[in-house]
Amino acid sequence: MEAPGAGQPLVVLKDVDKHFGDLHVLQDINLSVAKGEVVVVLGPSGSGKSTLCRVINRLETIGSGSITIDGERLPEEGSALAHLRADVGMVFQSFNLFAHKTVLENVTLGPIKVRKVPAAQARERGRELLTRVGVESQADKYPAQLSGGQQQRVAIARALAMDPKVILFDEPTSALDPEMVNEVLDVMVGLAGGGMTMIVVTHEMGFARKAADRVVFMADGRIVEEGVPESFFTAPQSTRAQDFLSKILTH
Ligand SMILES: Nc1ncnc2c1ncn2[C@@H]1O[C@H](COP(=O)(O)OP(=O)(O)OP(=O)(O)O)[C@@H](O)[C@H]1O
Repeated sequence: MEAPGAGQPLVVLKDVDKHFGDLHVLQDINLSVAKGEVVVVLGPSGSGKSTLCRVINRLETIGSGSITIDGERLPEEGSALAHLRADVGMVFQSFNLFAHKTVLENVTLGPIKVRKVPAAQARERGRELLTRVGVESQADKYPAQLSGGQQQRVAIARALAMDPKVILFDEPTSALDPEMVNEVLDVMVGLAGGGMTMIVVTHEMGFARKAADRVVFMADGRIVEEGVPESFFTAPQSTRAQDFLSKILTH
């Protein structure tokens, strides 16, 4: 299904640079993600993939360059930042649910506080989203009572509840037991098929092949190569990508 405005640039990074002390963690990043596009970011450990997600959500500042979301430049701080951040959902490796809130409260808190949605309406929508990700029966439990796969699906419902323009996923299945990985990936494949704009850092090559419109390969803080999954996986152009794929695709 094509979302309205599909194909228009939504997340645009121009000449983005960032250092952590002496470490040049992002170098000359130029990336434009279109509405409805699913971009999978691959690369060796330490190549800057998480940092890329974190600067898009302003969890980290950039040194130079610019980042725009739907044409709006990311503000430094204040209510404008809270507003813009609400448009950029984030799903973390470690779920990051509110431990002392129920599952339903986790999903309704943002819409009520940030989007000013009336509580009853937020709860109704929250239950719909929990149904969509298959955890509606857990609505009144606390996160610690759920499996990792269930918690991550709640985290996805929580992100969706804000009606974000884009969702960033930072290794969403890396902390899960193997048998729970697919239940989360299935939800993500469904979102991708439904037209959600997604930037996904993952080591799940099956997901990349199945759901990505484009693969972006990073090494040493740079985008070294990008392309459609079929060509990236079968005929990577750079030696860095060839090395990376030969290491991970041999088993
Ligand atoms: N807050 C920080 N302060 C200092 N260095 C950091 C910080 N966050 C990340 N780094 C360093 O920046 C580099 C890139 O880290 P990043 O987490 O973005 O890589 P990554 O590609 O996501 O790696 P992984 O696949 O292992 O998660 C690493 O060398 C990391 O140690």
